[in-house]
Amino acid sequence: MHTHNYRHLLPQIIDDLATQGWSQQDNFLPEPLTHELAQECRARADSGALTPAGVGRSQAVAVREGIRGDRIQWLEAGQSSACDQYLAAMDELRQALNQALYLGLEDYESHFALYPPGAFYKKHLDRFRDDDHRCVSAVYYLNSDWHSEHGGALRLYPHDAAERDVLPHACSLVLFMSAELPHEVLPATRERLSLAGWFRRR
Ligand SMILES: O=C(O)CCC(=O)C(=O)O
Ligand SMILES: [Fe+2]
Repeated sequence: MHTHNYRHLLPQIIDDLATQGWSQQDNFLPEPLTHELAQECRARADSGALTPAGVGRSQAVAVREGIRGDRIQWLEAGQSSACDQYLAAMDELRQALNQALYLGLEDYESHFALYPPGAFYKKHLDRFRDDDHRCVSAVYYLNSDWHSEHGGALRLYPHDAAERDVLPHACSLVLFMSAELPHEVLPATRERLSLAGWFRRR
């Protein structure tokens, strides 16, 4: 296992979330593992396993390409070593957040996402009106050699600070409080791969 570079980042993540409600880490997991996750995302896309994402929960889910244009597939444990290493790291993060911030996070749900060129996700909150279980959002990016002219930034809208753009560079993790931080995905000129996930309370 080479998944240990995130451990020393946990105190900073906790401090960021407590003080500003979001955190950006540019080197969360090792590059080889991140590359494996990108390969897996692409393989799933090539086999047709990624399907257009919906908006809302359960029966209310509707596919609305005018709101979001990504294709997704939910992760399950035991599908691949790379996914399991990612899930193990996120579970350690979950426990660290619970110990330091008493959030009572009980599980983590996550999906691969692929935004084709030109796709976007309009400004939104991750906590749906009919589902208040999502507490902390986490997006891990899988894109090598991303440059600002490719677009595709995640734009965060903090209440008390200027908006902030995060490019979807491989190995970058962004975390934020799901109910509090509006955000959007800007269109890109190339395919944009990520793992989006949510720490949840019961
Ligand atoms: O991919 C991103 O940067 C954010 C995705 C997002 O906001 C979501 O899936 O809810
Ligand atoms: Fe979101």
